[in-house]
Amino acid sequence: MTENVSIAIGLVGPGAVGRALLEQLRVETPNLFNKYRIDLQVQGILNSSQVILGKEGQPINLETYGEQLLESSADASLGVLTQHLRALPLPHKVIIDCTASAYVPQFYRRWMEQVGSSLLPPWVVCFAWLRPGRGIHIVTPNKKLNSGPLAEYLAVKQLQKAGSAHYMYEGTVGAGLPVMSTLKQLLDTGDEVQRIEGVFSGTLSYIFNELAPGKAFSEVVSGARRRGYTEPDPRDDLSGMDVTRKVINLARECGNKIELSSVDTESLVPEPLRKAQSPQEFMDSLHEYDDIMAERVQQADRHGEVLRYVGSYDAESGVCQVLLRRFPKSHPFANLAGTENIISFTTMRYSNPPLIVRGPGAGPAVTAAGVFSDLITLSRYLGAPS
Ligand SMILES: NC(=O)C1=CN([C@@H]2O[C@H](COP(=O)(O)OP(=O)(O)OC[C@H]3O[C@@H](n4cnc5c(N)ncnc54)[C@H](OP(=O)(O)O)[C@@H]3O)[C@@H](O)[C@H]2O)C=CC1
Ligand SMILES: N[C@@H](CC=O)C(=O)O
Repeated sequence: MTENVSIAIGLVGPGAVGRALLEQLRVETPNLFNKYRIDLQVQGILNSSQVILGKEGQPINLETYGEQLLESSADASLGVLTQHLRALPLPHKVIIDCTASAYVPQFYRRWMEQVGSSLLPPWVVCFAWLRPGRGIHIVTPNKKLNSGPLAEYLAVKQLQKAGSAHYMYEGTVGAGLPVMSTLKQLLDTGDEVQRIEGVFSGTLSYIFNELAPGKAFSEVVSGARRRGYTEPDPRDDLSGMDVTRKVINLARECGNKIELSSVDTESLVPEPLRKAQSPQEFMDSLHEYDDIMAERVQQADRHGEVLRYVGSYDAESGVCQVLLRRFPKSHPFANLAGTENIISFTTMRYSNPPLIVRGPGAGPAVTAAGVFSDLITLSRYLGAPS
């Protein structure tokens, strides 16, 4: 008889992606339990000012968490959530970071560390019953750790390698598309990556797929925002920072010790709007700069070409670039629709043609599904059957 794999979940960031994930969990948790004995229990939900915690060991009701969160007056902090998870008598704990915050990832290392590992002398840990408890696993679509300061990234990867806790981040590139897992499989089976190139932003893919002579750039950007494709601040997309973070993430996964500042990135945010106080102020003024983009679209069109915002990593030179480039209308990058991402891996085994991953690469439902699939993979690492 298979044993249950019970996992306590703390969700940080019930925003667009977090809410979609909670809905998917609400529907699928009973099925996962019946099929695989995977017992997923949401025990804490935290946004930037409120928290709700499971009472008396019972998971949170995912039909009513929204109202509970609104009514909550508890002290909301990452510390409160962590303490609650650590105190639960469940064997496995995971924090799902669905924020875009750079602050939350500063805690990953602390969460992943084995409790008590620094307090015990090394000879003690050879007694199994005195071994320190496993750390809290992390699952996230947040790119800030993987593209943040290199030392912090390497420290977290080291904890992951040492088996302290799992760290999973499929949703950071291509939302729900199997991009990180494909790269990892290529590398783990001994392939050699030569070049990774593609359209990595669902938002910018949508914008340049929609933009044609006669259409206003600012209106197309507003449409992307309304549909939930953009980052909370659309300048993170238009500045190229979001794509740069994805490219860094891929380059680092290949072993390149690159920092964000070394990437050659072309920003699409007009210079005067870079300092706009709020995302709304930025959106309200963007139309003043529509002509600049219209001119570039028309120029490309006159040559039978289109504009595509492309990120690339060249393994031999180590160079990462993120630029708005022109492509003939017959090029695969020119033939995308909606928020499609296309990522091409040129490797020793896949060189002509390269290995392509393609599909919708932004939006709450697909991103949440990427996070959810990490959670299921985590359950399997922890003993659930496949
Ligand atoms: N949307 C998409 O298509 C994709 C998104 N992603 C990534 O998914 C993540 C979430 O994106 P999305 O859902 O769109 O973002 P949202 O802005 O909709 O949600 C962000 C959530 O994080 C919460 N939050 C922010 N800071 C903190 C904090 N310090 N402590 C606790 N909670 C905090 C916010 O709470 P509050 O509302 O109270 O401020 C909100 O609930 C991002 O990292 C994004 O890059 C990845 C791939 C695709
Ligand atoms: N804003 C991002 C969301 C996913 O990372 C995008 O458009 O790709």
